[in-house]
Amino acid sequence: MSSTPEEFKSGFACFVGRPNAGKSTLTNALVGKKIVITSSKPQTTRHAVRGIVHRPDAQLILVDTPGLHKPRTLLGERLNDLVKTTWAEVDVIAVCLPASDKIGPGDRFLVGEAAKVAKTPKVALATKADLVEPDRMIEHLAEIQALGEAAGIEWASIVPVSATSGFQVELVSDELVKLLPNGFPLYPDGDITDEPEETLVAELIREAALEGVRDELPHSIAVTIDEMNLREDRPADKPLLDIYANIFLERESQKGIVIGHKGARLREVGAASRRQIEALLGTPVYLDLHVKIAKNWQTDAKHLRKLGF
Ligand SMILES: Nc1nc2c(ncn2[C@@H]2O[C@H](COP(=O)(O)OP(=O)(O)OP(=O)(O)O)[C@@H](O)[C@H]2O)c(=O)[nH]1
Repeated sequence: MSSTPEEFKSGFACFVGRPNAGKSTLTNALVGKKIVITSSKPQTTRHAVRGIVHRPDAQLILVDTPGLHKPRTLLGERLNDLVKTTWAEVDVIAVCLPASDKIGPGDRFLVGEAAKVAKTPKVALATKADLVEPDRMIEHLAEIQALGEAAGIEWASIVPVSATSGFQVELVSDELVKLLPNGFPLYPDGDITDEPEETLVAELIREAALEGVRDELPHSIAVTIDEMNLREDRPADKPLLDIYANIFLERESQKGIVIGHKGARLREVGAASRRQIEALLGTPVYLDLHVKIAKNWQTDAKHLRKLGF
């Protein structure tokens, strides 16, 4: 039986935070499945992926945005625009401030920008709580309170959370849901994201390709999917999904890093991403990966369009 809007809440929340604050990991923890790539290299989230949390009393739609930062490229400018558009559209903004790091100028800038979206309620999340002792957490919570006051924000709540240990993940869900309007569910039961499967698959490949590469490479990697089809000559109980994908780099000189000696690294990337894709989609996968060059794609409007930005 579907609930009436009086007893059901539904709406959008977005995580705001400087790069590496733990936004993607928390989105995955709340949704209960890996739908957003995470990486120890900052600035890896490029899409406003929505994760959908289904609860008996609410549907919480999470929008994961890239970290706001000083733009250096056309891609950087587009990412910042995307962030601000998202903030203006959601019902609640959750600012992620990792307890493991001191609050810095980056956080102050970001909270100042969030304060400009005056009408939207804001929650502060002290992320990565597992990395600090209680004394440090108490200090961090006081700093968050002061940070809000300085920016003219009254936090609806301040919640310590660890996405990796699960500590207070439910409480974060409760606090966000409290701030949603009453309404019918916006997505069918069971849907966990409205990103097309192809985008999720491309992101998983990009994540695998990012593992262990040199610092300058992450921003240079883009992944596109040429084809994604169930193989036709297979019996229904033994499906196989064929995926043909491209890893785009900016320069010829980067190819060796991604491909490795005699293709060893590329094979690792293929095996790792195939496992992740199979876990996500629940179907055995044949993955064909090609490495290509799109010269200086981050600063070239035509390439950006072609790569989906
Ligand atoms: N110990 C610990 N590590 C965490 C936690 N949450 C995230 N991390 C790690 O912190 C790093 C960054 O996490 P992400 O979730 O990718 O951060 P993000 O804010 O989405 O980063 P961008 O995409 O750069 O904006 C990863 O290595 C995570 O594994 C946590 O609760 N505890």
